[in-house]
Amino acid sequence: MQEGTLQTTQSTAPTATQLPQVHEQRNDGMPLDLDWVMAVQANTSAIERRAKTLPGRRSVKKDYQAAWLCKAISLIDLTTLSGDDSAGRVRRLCAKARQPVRADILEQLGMTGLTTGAVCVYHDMVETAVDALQGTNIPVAAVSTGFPAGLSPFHLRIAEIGESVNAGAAEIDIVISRRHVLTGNWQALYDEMREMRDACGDAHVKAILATGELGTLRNVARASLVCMMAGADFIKTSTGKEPVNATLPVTLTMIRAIRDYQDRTGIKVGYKPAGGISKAKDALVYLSMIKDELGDRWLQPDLFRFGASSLLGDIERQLEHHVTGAYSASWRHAIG
Ligand SMILES: O=C[C@H](O)COP(=O)(O)O
Repeated sequence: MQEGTLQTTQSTAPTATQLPQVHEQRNDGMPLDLDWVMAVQANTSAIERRAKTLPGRRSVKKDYQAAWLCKAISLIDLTTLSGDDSAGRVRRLCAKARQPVRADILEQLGMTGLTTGAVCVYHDMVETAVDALQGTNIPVAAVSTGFPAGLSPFHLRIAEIGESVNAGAAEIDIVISRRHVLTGNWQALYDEMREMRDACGDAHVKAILATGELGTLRNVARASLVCMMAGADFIKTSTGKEPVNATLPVTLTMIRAIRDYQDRTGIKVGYKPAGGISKAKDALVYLSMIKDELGDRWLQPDLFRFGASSLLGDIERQLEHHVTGAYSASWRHAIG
């Protein structure tokens, strides 16, 4: 293997049962430290320059690529968030989460027990998804708090979290009030996040920053930090509904905030890029960036997820090509 490639510890794809089952201490947060927040800067041109070099820096081939693509699958929050979602579509999505790749392809890869990291749906679909995933360890994530704009009355946003937890959601993806970031009202953002985290109870909370609506990378960095101080288990880029969703510069900014938070507190917070990640090759760039900036520990589902509705289809297509040498039409890899 050439130097500078993504490496696995094995020459073939690791099986899901070989993945370490580790559980990090949960992020309980800390008091809002405004001095720290205001000291945070983001050098936009340096971040953008570095982000531009990332796609060409590393490449993985053959078995290594297949192993990394299987890893990517295990990190997907397989998502449907459409106005026309139905119980049937959600059941099909859950069947795909249980068996993300055709059995004969997995057999040829020597891979067993592979599932997606979670299934992510609107509140109304939580019970259907929980039912369809019975007998697995695949958690159901619910988008919440007036997703995607987050502008419904605050007490209703908090109540929505409780409803989804009661319906069986183990993970709650909340949306923050962008205006608190845009007006620099860090105390309001902290208080809102804290209350939402408390409403989640034992369910883990992902804070969606909607970075495409935050104006600057400095705002992204500060909002990331404030949400972590308020107890976010994950910080997530986007709802998938903003005009600009997950990007590499935003990812660099957010994962460096995660690294700083760990340096200062010893606590690891997860990262979820979401929206517009639909190609296997893009997923590999994200994984390589996480490996470089945060290290291998973050390449586990308790600390990293892709929020994606169609990425799995392209990965399955690449894996089929790896095994058979032929590309199939993308319509053969429908998700929901
Ligand atoms: O959180 C997940 C996103 O809504 C999915 O976005 P996508 O449909 O662009 O993959």
